[in-house]
Amino acid sequence: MTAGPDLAAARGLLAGLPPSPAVWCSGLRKRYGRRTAVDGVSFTVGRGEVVGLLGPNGAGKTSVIKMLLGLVRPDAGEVHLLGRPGRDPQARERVGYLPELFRYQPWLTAAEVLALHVRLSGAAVPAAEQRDRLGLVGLADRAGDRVGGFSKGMQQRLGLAVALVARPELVVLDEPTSALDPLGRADVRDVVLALREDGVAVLLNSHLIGEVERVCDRVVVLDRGRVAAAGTLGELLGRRELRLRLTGVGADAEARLAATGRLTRSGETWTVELPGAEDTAEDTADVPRLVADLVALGVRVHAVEPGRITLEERLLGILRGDRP
Ligand SMILES: Nc1ncnc2c1ncn2[C@@H]1O[C@H](COP(=O)(O)OP(=O)(O)OP(=O)(O)O)[C@@H](O)[C@H]1O
Repeated sequence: MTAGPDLAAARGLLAGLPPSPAVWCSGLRKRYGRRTAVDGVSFTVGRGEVVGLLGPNGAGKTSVIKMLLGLVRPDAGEVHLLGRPGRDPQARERVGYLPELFRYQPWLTAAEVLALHVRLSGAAVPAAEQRDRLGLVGLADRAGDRVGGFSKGMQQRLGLAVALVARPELVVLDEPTSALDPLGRADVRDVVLALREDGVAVLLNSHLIGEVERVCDRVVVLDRGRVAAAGTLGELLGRRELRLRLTGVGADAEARLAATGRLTRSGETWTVELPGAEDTAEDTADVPRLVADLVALGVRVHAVEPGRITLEERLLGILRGDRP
């Protein structure tokens, strides 16, 4: 049967719409006995967006992730993954998941674990691509080794390869770097950034806030089962500032500083609020230009330092209930 003209027109209209978010959840709620673990959580993760899920121990992060993935049944609320209702198994076909706690069959080799998950996913991923995934997580030379003999960090790397192997459109990483050394953490960072480049959405639960700050476009902060704050890093951290210690500032130099952004002064320290909350290459290029102009105007530049509160400071403020 062919689609009638109305249906075809409707499909055409739908095709023109932006794709539905990778994750959409609304009003998620979960109680364990008398304890409310998750209490009305709603947020979205856009396609190709990297979103960090932050919050103290017991805030409900893992419970939210498990509800998103259908591993825990919510008491209330709705989930859509990649445009399908979360309870539809097809919704999960294009989702990669690295759980917080996991163990693979110790008698299998790393390559066999990957092959098993490819079969479970139903995706057709050639052996060469599976080997590439092991290479991506730094396990190329351990493909034939049994995972029973793997260190914790190596198991976590394998878990990441498993999450990525079936060409997911959404990857959910629950504490992906808890067992990794600093080099391994940097590798995961590169993997996440490469995923974003390929348009894959990532939901990242991590206590390593510096890591979240480096890779995430947006952050959702959970506290006692609720969303305590959510927004882009720019929205959460506020405007960036530049603090300069200067002497010999004449009227021209002051005008040059004022042209860069809102200016305040305390003795020799001048603070300029930089326009645009996000870091961009253009922004950073502005600073050397400003310094060069000031020097040309006869100013002596003693110190230049960027100023913005860190995500860690902001997170502590949110959890203490400070106003932004
Ligand atoms: N299966 C369960 N049975 C009973 N209580 C549970 C269960 N799973 C989670 N909880 C409770 O729900 C709350 C949220 O736990 P959850 O694991 O989601 O927190 P989290 O933010 O991921 O914590 P962490 O950062 O420590 O991993 C906690 O009070 C926890 O004790």
